[in-house]
Amino acid sequence: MTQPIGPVDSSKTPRYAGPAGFARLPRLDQVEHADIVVAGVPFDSGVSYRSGARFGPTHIREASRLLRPYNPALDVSPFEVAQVADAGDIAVNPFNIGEAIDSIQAAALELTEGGTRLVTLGGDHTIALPLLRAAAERHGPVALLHFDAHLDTWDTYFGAEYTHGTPFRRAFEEGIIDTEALSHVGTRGPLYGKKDLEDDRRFGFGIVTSADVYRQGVDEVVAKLRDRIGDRPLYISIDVDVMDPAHAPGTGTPEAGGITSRELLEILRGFVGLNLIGADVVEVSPPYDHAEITGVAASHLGYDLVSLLALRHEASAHV
Ligand SMILES: N=C(N)NCCCC(=O)O
Ligand SMILES: [Zn+2]
Ligand SMILES: [Zn+2]
Repeated sequence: MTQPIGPVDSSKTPRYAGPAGFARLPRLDQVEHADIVVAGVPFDSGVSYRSGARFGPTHIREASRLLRPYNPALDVSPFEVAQVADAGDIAVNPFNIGEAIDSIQAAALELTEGGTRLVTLGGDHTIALPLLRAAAERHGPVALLHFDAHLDTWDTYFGAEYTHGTPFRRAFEEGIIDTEALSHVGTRGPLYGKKDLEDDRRFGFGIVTSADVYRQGVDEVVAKLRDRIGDRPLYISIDVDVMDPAHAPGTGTPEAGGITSRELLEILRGFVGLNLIGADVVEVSPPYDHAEITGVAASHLGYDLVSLLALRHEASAHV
């Protein structure tokens, strides 16, 4: 096998020079085959409050210039053990949500042909629905780990079914998620009523609240989640508003009392060995960011997700 093409060497070309692919990785059209791709979905027509997440992918890529090739927390050089590439943006219709959802699903299917794993940078949370549809087409109903301040299992907004507050209810109705293994992590903040939680439970979701992470700690939370997921194909969806606004100010529907970026990264790192098949990082809204705080956090989340997928790829290549 030929050596993977790695990122631009930041000791030769300053990291602030040249175009920003995710982690300065090659573009998909520069490699023969990719084991893992990172793609952006600049779409925010599904938001209920502040907009701007359409600028998320570009912002996360910019903030990712400082990433380095070795991940000590997971003891892996992800870009050496797997060919990772930036597939660019899936450019979708901002004026027709239905069409946008169909385009995202089609693009995700195309990108994951031949077993390639996809990490998507949003974009608002609406995009999780077509990404889950594509994942289910490949793997059947998937286990879902959903990091978010919000449940995102509401029914409609202004009568609209496809919004950033409703993707996981639609996913439940469509039978594309495995109701034995659904968890929200980091949930907090006011709801519309108790019924929100009753509906959510009926769909099969378990909840690890932001307060649970604080009271029980990362290790206990990881153990519980691992137990629930087992070896099912797993999709991870991370809404950056799962972090406290102090750690992720650049987002559209912020809620006080969130987890830290350290807790979030440490929980993710606890998932080594699980059958992760795809992931997204959504709801980064650069106009509300400060000093790239949210962009940096999101770029590290993307990096650790790619690292988990790379470890998985390495393990499967040696069986
Ligand atoms: N998915 C995110 N970020 N937010 C959903 C909030 C829905 C609401 O406005 O109640
Ligand atoms: Zn949210
Ligand atoms: Zn969300």
